[in-house]
Amino acid sequence: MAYLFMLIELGVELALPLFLGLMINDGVVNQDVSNIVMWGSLMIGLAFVAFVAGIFNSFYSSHVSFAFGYDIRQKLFEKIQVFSFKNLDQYPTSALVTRFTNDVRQIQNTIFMGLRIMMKAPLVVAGGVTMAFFVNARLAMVFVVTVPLLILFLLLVLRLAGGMFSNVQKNVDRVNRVMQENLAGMRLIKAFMRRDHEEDRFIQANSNLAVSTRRTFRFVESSMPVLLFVMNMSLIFIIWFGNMQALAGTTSVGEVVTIINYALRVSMSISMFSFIIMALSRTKASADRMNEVMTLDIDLLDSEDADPCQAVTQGKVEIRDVSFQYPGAEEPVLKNISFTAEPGEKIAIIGATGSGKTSMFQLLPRLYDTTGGDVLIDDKSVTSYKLEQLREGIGYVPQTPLLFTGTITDNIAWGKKHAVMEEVIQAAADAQIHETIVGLSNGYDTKVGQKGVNLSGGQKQRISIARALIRHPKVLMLDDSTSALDLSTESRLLQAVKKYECTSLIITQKVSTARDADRILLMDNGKILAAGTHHELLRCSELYRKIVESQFGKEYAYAD
Ligand SMILES: Nc1ncnc2c1ncn2[C@@H]1O[C@H](COP(=O)(O)OP(=O)(O)OP(=O)(O)O)[C@@H](O)[C@H]1O
Repeated sequence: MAYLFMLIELGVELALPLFLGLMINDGVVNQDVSNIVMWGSLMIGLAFVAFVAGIFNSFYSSHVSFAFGYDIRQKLFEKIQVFSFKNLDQYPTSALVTRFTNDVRQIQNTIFMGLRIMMKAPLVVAGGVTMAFFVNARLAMVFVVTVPLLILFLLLVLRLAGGMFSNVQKNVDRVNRVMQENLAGMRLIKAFMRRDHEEDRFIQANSNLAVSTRRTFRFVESSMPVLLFVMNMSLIFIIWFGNMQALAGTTSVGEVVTIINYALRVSMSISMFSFIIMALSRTKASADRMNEVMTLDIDLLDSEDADPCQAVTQGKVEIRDVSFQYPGAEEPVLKNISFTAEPGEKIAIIGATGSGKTSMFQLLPRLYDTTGGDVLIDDKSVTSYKLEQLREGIGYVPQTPLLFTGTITDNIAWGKKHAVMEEVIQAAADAQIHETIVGLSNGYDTKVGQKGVNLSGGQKQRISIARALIRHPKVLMLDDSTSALDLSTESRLLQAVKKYECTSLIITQKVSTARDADRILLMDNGKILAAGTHHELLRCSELYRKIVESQFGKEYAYAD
């Protein structure tokens, strides 16, 4: 519809100079007022039709562009949802946010302008030149030289400007990144009094953006005088030779005025090209960035022979000779590690920071795939499960508890589709947070601020645990998730977890947490150095004894 109305506008625009010529030849030259009134009224009527068509064109163009923006945002969101961790590592959050906001808006605007002006401009040029030839071929010859010359020149500008605009978008990314890190880390910045430092960082990113934008716009704008010069020269040519032809009686004044009119319209459309180039180059940069995400290979998908009916039923976990190296990293973070956790067993994993504990955890729900060996759940490789089935059976509580905006109930129920209130309360009670929640003025309906700002670290940890428990997982993985809890709360929580009949894998730095586990794995530098009960490790592992000593003192380590 937008296109149709644009064609009506175009038709009027191309017809008007023709009628103007006729009015001059028949009406003005012959001083025939009724003829002037007739052509004049026709032209006013047509102008009104074009005006109405323009309004409808705007209406449909904006409808198309907004619908396109909606679709593309939706598609982008769906694509990011299936991103693997490796895919996510490739794109900083700020780069994805810029794609959702700036890039979509840029494409959206161009689609609007495309349907409104851009597609019309080349048609005005082609139509105007054709009509001019139709009216007076000799005078119209000037277009044969100027139009191809200008188009070649504009294509060159478009090519050069494309690279400059991608640079501008990259700088927008940088500004967004600094701003995002700042907003997220505002408390830390204040606590460390790093305002000046952060301001400098922002000024740097912001000025880079300003400089690159200014340079790019200047470059594109500098094409404008060239365009105007060439177009004005052709106008002078038409007036000069038109005048000579009119004096010689080989052409009429009306024809000369018609050709001048077409030349003006063609030159106006061509001068609009510099604006079009600017929009197209920017949009090309945005569209390329969007395509980059849309066509990105998802490297972690259901394997072809995954059994859709296979679910995690027992919770047996086996890590078999597993090695793992992060994509792009130089060294493996896990080196040939093996262990088995029988269903219902409680395994604690203890070790220095950076020893690979979290990395090992991420292999179970297939957040990453191993680079060697195999991870098995219920004696079947994790790759033989459908991702959804596999993750359904696992309750993973990450190291940093992440809560979403919404109520406490929303956050706990988030762990299980269609969870009812009784389940939410039960999970909260087992995670030892129920009492705290009912003590809040709005209880379970208390709103959780962004990322849980209105809750303490320990409260957030327990809500995250409740969110995992509500799934009744067969394998529960706690990644240092009880670090902020006092000893008695932590012990009650771990006691309550026992009734869930799941295999628990608990990463911890605290011997008090690990002590009661059926087995403790001691990790160091990507390897399992020793495995056994607390007492066994005290006897046979020098490193474990040192850890115990550092937390409970020498006497305890040796007396035990
Ligand atoms: N996404 C990543 N890309 C590249 N290297 C990573 C990535 N995540 C972690 N690493 C590296 O892997 C190593 C192990 O990290 P991991 O988080 O598994 O250790 P951890 O034992 O859980 O430590 P902590 O107790 O501090 O959480 C570290 O050297 C870390 O720098």
